[in-house]
Amino acid sequence: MPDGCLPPRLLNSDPEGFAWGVWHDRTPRLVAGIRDAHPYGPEQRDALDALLEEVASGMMSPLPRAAHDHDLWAGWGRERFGRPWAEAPFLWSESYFYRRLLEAVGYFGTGPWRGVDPFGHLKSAELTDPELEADLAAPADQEKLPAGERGEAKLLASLWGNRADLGFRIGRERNDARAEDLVSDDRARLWPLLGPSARVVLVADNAGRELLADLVLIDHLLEHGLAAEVHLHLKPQPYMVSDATPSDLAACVQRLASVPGTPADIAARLTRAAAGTRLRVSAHPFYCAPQPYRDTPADLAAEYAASTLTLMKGDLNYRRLTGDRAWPATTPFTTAIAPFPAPVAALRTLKSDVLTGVPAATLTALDATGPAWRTAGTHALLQLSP
Ligand SMILES: O=P(O)(O)OC[C@H]1O[C@](O)(CO)[C@@H](O)[C@@H]1O
Repeated sequence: MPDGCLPPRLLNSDPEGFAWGVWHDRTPRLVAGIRDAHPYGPEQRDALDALLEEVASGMMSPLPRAAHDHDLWAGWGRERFGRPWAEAPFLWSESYFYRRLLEAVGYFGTGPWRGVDPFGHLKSAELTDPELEADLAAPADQEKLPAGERGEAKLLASLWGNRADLGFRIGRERNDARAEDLVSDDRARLWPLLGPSARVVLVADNAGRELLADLVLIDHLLEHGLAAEVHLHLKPQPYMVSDATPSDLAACVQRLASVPGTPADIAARLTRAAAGTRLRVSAHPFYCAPQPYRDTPADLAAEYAASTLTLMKGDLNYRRLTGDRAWPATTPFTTAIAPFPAPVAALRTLKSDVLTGVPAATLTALDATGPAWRTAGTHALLQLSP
């Protein structure tokens, strides 16, 4: 679909929109939490306060001249800098906020906070949370299922693992009690794509629980003749609170390895696979860029094109696939996403406004329950294109 025919982008300025709560409620809480959790000096504290103030009521300013990626963002932000945050598209400005947050805490600087993940305390708390024991026990339970059901169980665990998102939990209680509903489900079309020579890309989303379930799924694909190789794509730097970086992958594999039995066996197999060519890990800079997949750079597009299937995890990837635009929710997923060079499946729990590919009858029934189902993470989808 040509650019001019696309529906409008979702903006920060809509008081009814999901973005409104992100900027007015979640962001101040997030920044306060980061301030409280670190022995930052006045420089980092002042910079965090200034960022919050700018976001709340000010004009968007560019990165400092000395930033390594100043020029890159200056190009991307040409039409945005000097204008109010409130007027910006949600997708673009949220990405830029996380880049600015790293700047504020000196992540790329030359001081003591260089390379220190400002969300690290949340991620490590999740890996040591006693509640994680149940997730670590799941792989052994899944192995007890009939052979034909194991893959399905692991795919669903990876999909629902997306609900366990640290940023999303800020300001909310976890609510595991709600029924787990798939509003759109292409699972039956996904499995036939896989096989002994398949090359699968898994674009990860969150560290901790979700990544753990993703790793169990990857191990299953490699061990059961469903993929010859899996390419695991991670974020190159801390992003959107809990998004998985290579350090988070290392921590997750170590956590698996610390539990004797099935989890430790999975960790050992994945470590061996990564040492060879069957599991490849990468962290392309585009994964922290403010653009939709419509603007995928050529090298990454070539990787997708060379794969049998790309699994895109999570809400943010869904927003980037669909351009974070106001699509009527019945629009077919394939129509809404940018032309993608090979089969792609979105595995997402619904945590923001954009939505496509939902049958009209499902929409009517769920909308009758109120608007929360669209953004509360209680519902999910698995959509495949083409
Ligand atoms: O981790 P996920 O599934 O991408 O979800 C994170 C969601 O939370 C938010 O960060 C909330 O702002 C959204 O941008 C994003 O859609």
